[in-house]
Amino acid sequence: QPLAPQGPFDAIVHKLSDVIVEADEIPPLSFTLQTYVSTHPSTVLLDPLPAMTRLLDRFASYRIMSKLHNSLRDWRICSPPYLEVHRASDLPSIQQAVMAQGLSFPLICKTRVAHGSLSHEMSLIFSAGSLADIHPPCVLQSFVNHGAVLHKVFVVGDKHFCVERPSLKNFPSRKTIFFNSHQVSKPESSSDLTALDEQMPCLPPPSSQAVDALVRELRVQLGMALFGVDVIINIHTHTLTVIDINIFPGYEGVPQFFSSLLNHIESVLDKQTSTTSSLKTTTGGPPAGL
Ligand SMILES: Nc1ncnc2c1ncn2[C@@H]1O[C@H](COP(=O)(O)OP(=O)(O)OP(=O)(O)O)[C@@H](O)[C@H]1O
Ligand SMILES: O=P(O)(O)O[C@H]1[C@H](OP(=O)(O)O)[C@@H](OP(=O)(O)O)[C@@H](O)[C@@H](O)[C@@H]1OP(=O)(O)O
Ligand SMILES: [Mg+2]
Repeated sequence: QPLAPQGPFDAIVHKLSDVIVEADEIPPLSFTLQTYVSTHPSTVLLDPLPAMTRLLDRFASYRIMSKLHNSLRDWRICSPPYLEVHRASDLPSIQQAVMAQGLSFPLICKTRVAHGSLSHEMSLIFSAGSLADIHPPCVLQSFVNHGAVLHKVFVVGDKHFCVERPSLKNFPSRKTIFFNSHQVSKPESSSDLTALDEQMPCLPPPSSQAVDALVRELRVQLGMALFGVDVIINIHTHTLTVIDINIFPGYEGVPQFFSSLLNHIESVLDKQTSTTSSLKTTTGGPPAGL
């Protein structure tokens, strides 16, 4: 359906990540939406398409993650070392690149495309010889032992919420493990890949001030307000480690999600109204007759 006859819209909240990744329409829905917003500049798009589209590519989002340790140095926040593998090449070249990048085994192999059904197929690789199992384009990220607890930080505007989820446990060296991330870190996930033995000490949750600082920084870096950050705590160093960023996640386990979303929409629209009226004051408003 064309958008214009359905409007006017003050704001459009969208979750187009899957649609963009799996687009087979001409013109794609994202194009229709962007065209509408360009011709209706007072309509607010949550979140902006260019910012969101950038995060569909793990090469782009992991570069943003890798800069966090600089901007958030005071909080000892980091992300695991990783390597971008752009195309299939011979095993020795991949092994050499892994060594040169200083990556340590095991490595998690994730598809370059960050969203959509195929993007959750991953593998855990334990040795240089098993690098033959990867399917580029992909990222290879060092596995960080974290006691099998994932902290999902869900951001809605200027609020955020932390939810604990199961996560991959530490494995002794073995053959490559192929898994789907949704088997592992959904609220209902129950898997041998996450079941810890009882001697594993519990780690404290991430410091709330550090998470506040992380979210503040990412809002600016991403230019987005509806996103999720996946965080683990390194079992040896207790460092808060960012492993993934998600566009408009499911917010499962966040009871205040809907009211927070409404507050966010209201505050964006208030800002929009005050910008428009101050523009009218400074420019004297539209010329008479228009
Ligand atoms: N570097 C890492 N070290 C340790 N565990 C990791 C690492 N990266 C990912 N994992 C584990 O793998 C799971 C899936 O990783 P990731 O969040 O990147 O996948 P995803 O498909 O993008 O998932 P989602 O979209 O639900 O966030 C994590 O929840 C965590 O259990
Ligand atoms: O909502 P969708 O079905 O699109 O799935 C998204 C899923 O939300 P859900 O909770 O609603 O399943 C998110 O999980 P949480 O971080 O919130 O746990 C996260 O996995 C996204 O990456 C998924 O988007 P996809 O990568 O598949 O495009
Ligand atoms: Mg993700």
